[in-house]
Amino acid sequence: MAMPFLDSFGRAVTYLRVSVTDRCDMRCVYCMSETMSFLPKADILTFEELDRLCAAFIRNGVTRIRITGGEPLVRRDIDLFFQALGRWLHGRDDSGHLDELTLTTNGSLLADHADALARAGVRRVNISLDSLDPERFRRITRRGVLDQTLNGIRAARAAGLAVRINTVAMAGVNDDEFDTLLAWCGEIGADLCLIETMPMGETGEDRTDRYLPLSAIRADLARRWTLEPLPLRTGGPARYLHVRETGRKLGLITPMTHNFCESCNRVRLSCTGQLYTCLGHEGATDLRRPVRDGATDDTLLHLVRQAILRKPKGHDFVIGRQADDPAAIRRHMSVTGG
Ligand SMILES: Nc1nc2c(ncn2[C@@H]2O[C@H](COP(=O)(O)OP(=O)(O)OP(=O)(O)O)[C@@H](O)[C@H]2O)c(=O)[nH]1
Ligand SMILES: C[S@@+](CC[C@H](N)C(=O)[O-])C[C@H]1O[C@@H](n2cnc3c(N)ncnc32)[C@H](O)[C@@H]1O
Ligand code: SF4
Ligand code: SF4
Repeated sequence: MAMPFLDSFGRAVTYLRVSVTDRCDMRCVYCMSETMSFLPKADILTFEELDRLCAAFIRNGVTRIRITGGEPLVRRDIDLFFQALGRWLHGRDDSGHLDELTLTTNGSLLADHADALARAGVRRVNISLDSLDPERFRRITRRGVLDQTLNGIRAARAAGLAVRINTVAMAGVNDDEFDTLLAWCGEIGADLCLIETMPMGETGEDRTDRYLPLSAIRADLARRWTLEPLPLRTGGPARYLHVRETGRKLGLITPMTHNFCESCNRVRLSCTGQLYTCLGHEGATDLRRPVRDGATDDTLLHLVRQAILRKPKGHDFVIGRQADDPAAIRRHMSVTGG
């Protein structure tokens, strides 16, 4: 294997998040606007192009890939892409390997894909679900059908996939449901991860009023549940607690704090081939042009290494910053997949 990717702060980049589409069958209030316009197909990297870029990362020390979007499962032939990436899972190739291939999904189409994902080597999946109330679920996602996501979750469990439920915590929207969600996750054998809203892109909703610091939620939950801190680190932003009553994990993602930037191990590839080295910054390096112009692997690698050397130390998200503020992140979460 070639030299691993290192940034200028000495952080090794071993984790790649790949957004395979900007499209989605939902329009969650914190993520997209109701009238979101999507990219023309010609702008989107083909699976062959994505596969080539992923291979370059894997041959240089990336050992974990998370597929995301938009909604990754709305992209046609996505099962074949997982199958192709699955060849890198441990022990299957000497020039590099993946320890983990996984995805984040809204679950609506998961019932049709869970078996194929498991066959490709996926072992766990993060599924977004912000409410167990069908009406509320529809309001938050603006068009989602709760039963479809619940079917997807059941199918994932039946296919042997470990499930983590992602719930964005929103004041006045779902803050009365965390106990219910925690108990339900215990029943279905899933972990739960609560996420603070991040200010990214215009969604037509004011996130300032909805922002809920998780420190307060944790203190409240601790009155009814026995929460024990776990040393587990996935290299991701979640900090985990063991819930003694259910035997499952509760993750807390507090992106507005900087407490995981110093150990950040990740970069993001968008579906148009833009390499974002930090979720909280606009800067990106275009890899699509060189790929389409027939760049050699060495040229691509040089571009990636230069981009990673410019990886910022951390984000400067500020909740309440207006979208027209020059310092605001105008990119929607669906562009980089979170
Ligand atoms: N600020 C920040 N938020 C992130 C980062 N990575 C993921 N998130 C957020 O974490 C939430 C959950 O993302 P997931 O796609 O489930 O991935 P994850 O929590 O990184 O999962 P693991 O791979 O298990 O660590 C989403 O809201 C993401 O936007 C990051 O590097 N920085
Ligand atoms: C952008 S979605 C893409 C994958 C898939 N469509 C899904 O919803 O799981 C990835 C994760 O980002 C989270 N997310 C989206 N917008 C967010 C925001 N503004 N703040 C915090 N998390 C957000 C979603 O809840 C989801 O768990
Ligand atoms: S969070 Fe996921 S499901 Fe919701 S709109 Fe964004 S990409 Fe779609
Ligand atoms: S905000 Fe940037 S530096 Fe911090 S963890 Fe996320 S990607 Fe890494």
